[in-house]
Amino acid sequence: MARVLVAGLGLIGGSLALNLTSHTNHTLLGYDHDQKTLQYAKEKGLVHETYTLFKEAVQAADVVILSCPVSVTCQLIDDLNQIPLTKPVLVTDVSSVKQSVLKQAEQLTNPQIHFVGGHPMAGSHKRGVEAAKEHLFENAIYVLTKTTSATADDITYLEELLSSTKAKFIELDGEEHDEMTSVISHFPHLIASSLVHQAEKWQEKHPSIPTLAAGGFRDITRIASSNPKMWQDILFQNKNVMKRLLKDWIEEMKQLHRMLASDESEAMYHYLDQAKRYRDGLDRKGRGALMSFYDVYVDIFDQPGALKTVVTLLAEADISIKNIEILEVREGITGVLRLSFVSKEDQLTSHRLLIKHGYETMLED
Ligand SMILES: NC(=O)C1=CN([C@@H]2O[C@H](COP(=O)(O)OP(=O)(O)OC[C@H]3O[C@@H](n4cnc5c(N)ncnc54)[C@H](O)[C@@H]3O)[C@@H](O)[C@H]2O)C=CC1
Ligand SMILES: O=C(O)C(=O)Cc1ccc(O)cc1
Repeated sequence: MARVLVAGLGLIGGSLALNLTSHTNHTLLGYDHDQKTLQYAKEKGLVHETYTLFKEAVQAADVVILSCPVSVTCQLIDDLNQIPLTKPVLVTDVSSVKQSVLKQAEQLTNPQIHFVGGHPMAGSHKRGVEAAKEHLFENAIYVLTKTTSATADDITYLEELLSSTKAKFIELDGEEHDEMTSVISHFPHLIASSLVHQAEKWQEKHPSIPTLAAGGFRDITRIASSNPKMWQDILFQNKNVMKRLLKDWIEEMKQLHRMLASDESEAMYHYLDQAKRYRDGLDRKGRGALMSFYDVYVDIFDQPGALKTVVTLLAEADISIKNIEILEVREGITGVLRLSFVSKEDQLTSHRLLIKHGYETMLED
């Protein structure tokens, strides 16, 4: 059994620690600069031992999972070099950006340290240890990245160690990772925030904007509600790719402006149609960037118990719902519930069951 140190017991570190204490016999060690976080993690059983000094924590561990903000993780990797170690230690991280972390890891001269970059690609808008969830990474893509200090066995060992998370491991190099995550995660974050700013500006002229901000706007700006400190760090750590994407985006916006200004309605149709086709294709199974789900949309009335009835129906049929989202329910008006399942079979069975009970449903194929 290994002694696993989680350095940074927030949403991601806390979730990994909770998963490992719940499903394995490893001894979990926790380090954080926040005393209350350490205390909470110990009291709630996320970790078995807590440490207030990084050096002591690392010396007591076989495996170290660095789960702090990206810039802090880079600093901790640098600190690792000054820590005398008498046995090998496998170090990994969870950072949303990989190249800056790997650059730091490649400068490690401590021969006892084997470093494998990591990024579990699931999260939420919440932060802190209290938001930790044991099942956060179930079915999520978990990127692993080799460095010169790591062997193929280190990667296999790490995958086995983290297998209870039920994440899906893939290997990428740092550049591939940062470009892809910029396109599907970091850049959309910036755009979501900018759309929110635009709405706020227009609210000066139209105070009812928040009342009108329904389905589409809420869908596309959901991620703007995430932890701004974390995203500030991610955007700057991945600055070079972000600048490239921003430049391309500005050119594309200019192109759209031209289409409107010169009444190129046909060109605009093709732009929208091509986007629709690509977006529809993304939801085909196995192609989702983060997770693949099989969705069923159910029309429900906004009345007490409406959600419970649907959930109970499926629970009684032993069908596990992976995600539930209410897309739009306003007082007294029907609204749409999106239920996500991990298998096609669960999707079809749920669809049939709901129709049998009089619900209007739609399948996303
Ligand atoms: N939140 C998300 O959705 C995801 C985040 N990540 C990555 O996970 C990492 C952590 O993010 P979260 O868990 O969301 O953040 P968080 O804010 O919930 O947790 C960060 C933890 O690090 C601790 N910490 C901060 N500075 C420290 C320092 N100098 N020394 C010791 N401890 C320190 C904080 O007290 C906190 O407990 C980031 O690198 C982020 O890029 C990866 C996947 C998803
Ligand atoms: O909630 C969402 O849509 C996310 O995008 C969560 C997320 C945030 C940061 C990551 O590095 C990976 C996943």
